[in-house]
Amino acid sequence: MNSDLAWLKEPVARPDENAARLAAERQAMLIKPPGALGRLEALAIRLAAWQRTPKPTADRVRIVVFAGDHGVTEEGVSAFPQSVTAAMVNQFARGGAAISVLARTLGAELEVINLGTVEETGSVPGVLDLRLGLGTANFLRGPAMTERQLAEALRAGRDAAARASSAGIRIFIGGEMGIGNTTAAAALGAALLGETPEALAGPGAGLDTEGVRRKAEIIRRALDRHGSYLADPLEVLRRLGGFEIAALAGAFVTCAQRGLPVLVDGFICTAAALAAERLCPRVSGWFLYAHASAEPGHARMLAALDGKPLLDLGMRLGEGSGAAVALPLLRLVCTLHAGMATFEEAGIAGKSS
Ligand SMILES: Cc1cc2ncn([C@H]3O[C@H](COP(=O)(O)O)[C@@H](O)[C@H]3O)c2cc1C
Ligand SMILES: O=C(O)c1cccnc1
Repeated sequence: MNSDLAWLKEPVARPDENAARLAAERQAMLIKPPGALGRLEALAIRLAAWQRTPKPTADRVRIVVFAGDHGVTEEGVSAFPQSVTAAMVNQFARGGAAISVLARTLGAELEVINLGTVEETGSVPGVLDLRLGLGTANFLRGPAMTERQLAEALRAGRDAAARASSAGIRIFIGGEMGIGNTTAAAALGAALLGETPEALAGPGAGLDTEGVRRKAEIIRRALDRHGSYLADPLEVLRRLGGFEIAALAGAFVTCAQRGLPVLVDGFICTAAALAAERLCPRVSGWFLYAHASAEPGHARMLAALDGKPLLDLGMRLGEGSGAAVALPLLRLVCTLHAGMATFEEAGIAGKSS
């Protein structure tokens, strides 16, 4: 492995089992029938282990949206033109995008990083410009990224996660913007899972049935073209991924190495989570899956990660929006866990037997 990438092999943090035990003991003492809060109870215990405290919180949250364009859009794989990527980056900063509204409403920090749009966003205040090129290359013709671009995209993610961890952030949310990136994510998923392109390709931002069929065909040709190189997950990411997907994978690995829990968004973020797990086994022990995307291939990737989404709202937006929508649930998990009275405090008789 290239020495620039050695950090990918650093050890994954271990959750604090003692904090988990204390949180489980507290859950058993709260004034409710044991188990009556269902999955919320296990979530409180997991958050306790991750945050190394019997009373976890979900107050300080940072959403980092990575953006990049995709050369494969020239194959007609998206219902929208490539120029939408840069236009949306502007909107993230100006406050009009879904994720901007969600971040504002939730009091979450929003960081926007442009890793390579075809169109300029350099003058937009609030967007970190780290462009590695004018989008990736069309992966039907060659690798999407050079080795250097892959290393820099992974590192951009690593640095963003390290900044969040150093700033005392308690939960990390990754988001993405990149017209064509459901094609890249589906190709990644197919290559990493050994699934057919048809099982992973879906409408994305709005393809019709014929469009989905063509998208699967493009992915099939790409898998054939890159062939045996796809046995190596790093090569899968370099050949089929995107700048924003690689950055997400890098961020997720770093979060796990630093002990910062990740609330994973939909289809594209889950593809990045799967790539992260293949690059650095066991990082997924730090991931929670926010929602079941309407993109049909999502379920297969979740199954491979043994992930059970918190919500199922038919969302298919990306940007980190599904994770943001799930955040209030985690906040309620924490406030219930910390704020409810125990049987002893309330003077209520506990379970008889
Ligand atoms: C206006 C608009 C805003 C978006 N925000 C996220 N996406 C989402 O759609 C894109 C992926 O879909 P596909 O692979 O089909 O192009 C990504 O940018 C994703 O974040 C958007 C898409 C559009 C059109
Ligand atoms: O679930 C997602 O992340 C998604 C689905 C469709 C389009 N963009 C994003």
